[in-house]
Amino acid sequence: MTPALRPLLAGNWKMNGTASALATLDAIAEGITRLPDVFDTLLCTPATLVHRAASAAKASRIQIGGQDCHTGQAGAHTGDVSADMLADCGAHFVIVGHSERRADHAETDGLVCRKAQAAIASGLTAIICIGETGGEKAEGKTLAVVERQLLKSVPDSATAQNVVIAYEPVWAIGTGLTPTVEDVASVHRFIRDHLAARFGAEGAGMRLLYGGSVKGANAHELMAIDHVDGALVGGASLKADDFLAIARAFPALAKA
Ligand SMILES: O=C[C@H](O)COP(=O)(O)O
Repeated sequence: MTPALRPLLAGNWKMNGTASALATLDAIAEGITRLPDVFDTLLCTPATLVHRAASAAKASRIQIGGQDCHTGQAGAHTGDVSADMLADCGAHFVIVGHSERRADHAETDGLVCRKAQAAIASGLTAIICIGETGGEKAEGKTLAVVERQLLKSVPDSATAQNVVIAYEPVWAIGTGLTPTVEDVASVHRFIRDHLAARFGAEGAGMRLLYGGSVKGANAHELMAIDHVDGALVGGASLKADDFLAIARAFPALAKA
């Protein structure tokens, strides 16, 4: 954890949740009030829930985000959701370039970059996801993949306020597997150095999240790593108890 940066605990509900999931949001919001206000908490809900979730979270410490946006703000794109629409519903963040979208919808680095630009233009903070596949890791290509994704997916307009980077090794997502502490440390240091070289102080101030099988049991160890400024949590964000178990690791780390 980089002490100077306010940590961000982000949940990604993926394609899970109907109206009844708002009870989970309420329980998380209630649990977060019991923890010191030294970190940010975000839930990225399905687009169908963003408006209700943002209303429900209004008086709480929870912020709401989307999981994807179009590169444009309006037009003939059946089924798509724009960053303007998410902002209008009360979102403050949007995930772009998640590996599931890169795989399921053949999203390229260039497309992810344009989505991030659209998010920024709408006043949202773009959480840009990067990370290598298991095959790429086995071939020793992790840093090369991460560097390419950073170069091509992060727009020149990125600042410490409008962009967050999430390093999510694809092979660690939903598998219960995590990289070693040394591997996370080395990739996050690489990302920090790259961003600082390209963006100066803005790059030094961008929050870097780790994602991939983060649980209550490993949160403390993972979040204690240098240049890990928070987490992007999938499965464990769907149950309030599981998410709050991760949240409880944050106050100590924020003060470290
Ligand atoms: O966006 C979240 C990540 O894909 C991590 O998912 P996971 O915590 O279920 O491994």
